[in-house]
Amino acid sequence: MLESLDLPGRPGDNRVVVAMSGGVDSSVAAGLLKRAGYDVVGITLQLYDHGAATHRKGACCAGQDIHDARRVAEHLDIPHYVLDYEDRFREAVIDTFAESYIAGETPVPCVACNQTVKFHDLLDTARDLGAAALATGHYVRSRKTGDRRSLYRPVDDDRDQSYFLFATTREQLDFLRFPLGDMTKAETREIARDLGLAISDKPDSQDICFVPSGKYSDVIERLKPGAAEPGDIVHVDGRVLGRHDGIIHYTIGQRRGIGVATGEPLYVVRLDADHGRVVVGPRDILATRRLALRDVNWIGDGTLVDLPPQGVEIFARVRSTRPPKPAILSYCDGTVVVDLMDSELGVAPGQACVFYDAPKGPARILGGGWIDRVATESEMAEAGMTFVDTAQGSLAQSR
Ligand SMILES: Nc1ncnc2c1ncn2[C@@H]1O[C@H](COP(=O)(O)OP(=O)(O)OP(=O)(O)O)[C@@H](O)[C@H]1O
Repeated sequence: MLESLDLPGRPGDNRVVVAMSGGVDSSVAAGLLKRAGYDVVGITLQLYDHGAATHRKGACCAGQDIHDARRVAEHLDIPHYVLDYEDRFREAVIDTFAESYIAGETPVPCVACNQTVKFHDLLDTARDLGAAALATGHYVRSRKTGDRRSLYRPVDDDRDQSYFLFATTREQLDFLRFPLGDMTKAETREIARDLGLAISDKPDSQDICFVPSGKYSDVIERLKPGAAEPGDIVHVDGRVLGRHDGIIHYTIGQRRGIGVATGEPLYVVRLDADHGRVVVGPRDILATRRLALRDVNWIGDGTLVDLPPQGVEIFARVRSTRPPKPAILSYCDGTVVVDLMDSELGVAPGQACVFYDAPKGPARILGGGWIDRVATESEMAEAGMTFVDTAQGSLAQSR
């Protein structure tokens, strides 16, 4: 069941640190590796305290997870350490999330957490402990191609976490292992029962761990009091339709709860943080065709600079819940642009755009970047198909 970790020597010669959240997935990852004979060490990061994050007294779910991880480690008879990463997590993940929301973006904090906390700090700790690899319970696969490892979507499409791992570097990939990539969640739970783990029926974790209620704006208001400033709700045609109590209460593509009544169905099409405005319009205004990305990570063959000037065909995923869709990726004068073959509705700056080499199945992840600016079909038509509003506006004109 467990894919070879592809480490030199016998399993017992290799120490593998497992990032243990206290959930089913990472507990099973630890159990499988222990059963295969590896020298397994479990580490749980204390990332946040629900009491502190939400100002609710005595609601420390993180404490329960740590307790669960400890019990699993005891049951598996492996050493287990709990490391306090609260300050690091607050600064690198929660604060950045709040600031991004206040700037009118729709951030993806799980990517930042993987990059800064799990695959950076924890990975360094694993190396310090003499480990040959760091394993997690993410549903994603990595395979060796040549002398490097590449990242692929997992067997279980419903659990695919590749979108959140696009920023993983080649060096990190070489050290990481994902023992669950070849399994379905149902199989994982079955193994958990087989291993006798007390958490085998524990419910799946929340969407974003530090937003237990799912209400992002509540967390942001508590972290950054006064961040929610009232402003105008403006139609794309310029009409002021009403007032809102802070752009953090809105997301691009939102239809319900906008708070203005007109004859036509209206959607949030832009969050203008500079002027404190929520811009609304009809659904077709949301159709996005071109994206400019920042902080792009490329883990396909070659380098970004080597891409042909006319670009390459990829499959782009513009939101974690959307499937990869055909697109052209091009690189010119330091700017990475993705042209979607078919428009996508409601693409939001701050989300990730992740590149795949196939639309489904065990596709390889070629990299991805953060969506910096978007151009809708109507904006492109108005601008004569040029992407005029980017930092490098000349890019589109020169294509
Ligand atoms: N607090 C933590 N300490 C150590 N590792 C963690 C922690 N939280 C998450 N991880 C690691 O990151 C992986 C993905 O985290 P995510 O929050 O997506 O959990 P998940 O898919 O629900 O997995 P699990 O069932 O293990 O909680 C986990 O499987 C685990 O290896």
